[in-house]
Amino acid sequence: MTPSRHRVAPSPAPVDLSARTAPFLFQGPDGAIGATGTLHPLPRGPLATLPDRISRAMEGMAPTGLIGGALPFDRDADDCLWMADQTSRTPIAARTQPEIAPTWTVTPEPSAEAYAEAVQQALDLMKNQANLPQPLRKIVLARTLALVCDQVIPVPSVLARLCQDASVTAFQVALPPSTDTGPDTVTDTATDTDGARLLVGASPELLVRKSGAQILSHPLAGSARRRSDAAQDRAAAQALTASAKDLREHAIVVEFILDTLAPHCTTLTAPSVPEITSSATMWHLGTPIRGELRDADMPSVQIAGLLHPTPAVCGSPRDRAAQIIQQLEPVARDFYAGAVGWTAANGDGAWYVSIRCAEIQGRSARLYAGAGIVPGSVPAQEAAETGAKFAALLRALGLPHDMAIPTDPH
Ligand SMILES: C=C(O[C@H]1C=CC=C(C(=O)O)[C@@H]1O)C(=O)O
Repeated sequence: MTPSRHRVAPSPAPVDLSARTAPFLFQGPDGAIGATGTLHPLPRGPLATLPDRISRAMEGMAPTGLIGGALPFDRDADDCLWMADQTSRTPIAARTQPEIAPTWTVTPEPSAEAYAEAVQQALDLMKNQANLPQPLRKIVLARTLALVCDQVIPVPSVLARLCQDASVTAFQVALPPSTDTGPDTVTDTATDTDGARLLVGASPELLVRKSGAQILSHPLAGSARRRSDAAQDRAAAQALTASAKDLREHAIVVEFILDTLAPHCTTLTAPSVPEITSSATMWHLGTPIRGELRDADMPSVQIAGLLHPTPAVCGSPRDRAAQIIQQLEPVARDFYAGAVGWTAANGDGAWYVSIRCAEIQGRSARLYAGAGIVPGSVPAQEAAETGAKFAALLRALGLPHDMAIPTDPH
């Protein structure tokens, strides 16, 4: 992560965004929530300035208002938050994909093989540093798929398809224009009038939900691909609950969240053994962590900022893991593996880990998927796991859900 820059930009002017670029929309187990009415982008800044910017924004906020948006992976990079004076609970409309079958080019960046090599490098680093006073225990490494379509990507249909899985929270957040669009970002101004850059996804992972003084975090770590055959699917879940490697990978996240929340809570509890949870495409180990806040007025986005990024997406110790991620991953994470969510005028709200997502602009999409690496991880298996984690987005885009899973050489 870069050295901190404590700056707060002047308040930008209100904007009138079209329905296609709704600044933020969420739909999942918490219901549907989005913003309507007059919208203001919040002054952007790094996490260090978030409490100050949020308390200033909330001073002038309508009781019906909502703050929502995205925090980037890098704690020192600028976030992207919006404030609206009205909250919408309208569910995301069911839509179907247009009849015409689009043509796609799909480029893995890095390739699955190069990703597996990076996993091996991460394992070597952990081995070499095993005797340090604070050894590296976990590094979450991600890879991406760069997609270009011959038509503008129909984001409303993609989002509607993501909503079909009721166990995840489908989301869309409008992002600021990219500073590094790169040669493979293709927009089509003839048909895509706003050329908006959107983060679209379906997160299975609750970073924090706050209601009054009560908070719940539900970290996930430890994964297995769902199978179409019922017996194989059950076996995959059973193997996951018994996997020592996955249980260790999971425990590091729970420990971090308990340590981070403890100073802010009067009570904090978590079961000692994780539960098995699932989305339509993946099994995960998950632990519900419940707490009661000392300061019931702390806004939910601020709690998200305390926790983010957990070792479910970064590693342990956090700053060293983040540095290694920057060295080993060829593509910047930007808003992948950050947090997306909303905070109401009374501070309540819900923030999700921004995984199982893509950045979409015009005819281009970049999909991201990562996996937690701990001693005992097998590089080829981690490449396969990340391949499986692309499934939800690939399916929503109308592509074969398993196209990014490398074929087993054995
Ligand atoms: C980093 C991702 O998943 C995290 C969440 C659940 C399980 C994970 C795992 O088993 O590695 C990851 O920690 C991702 O989907 O990109």
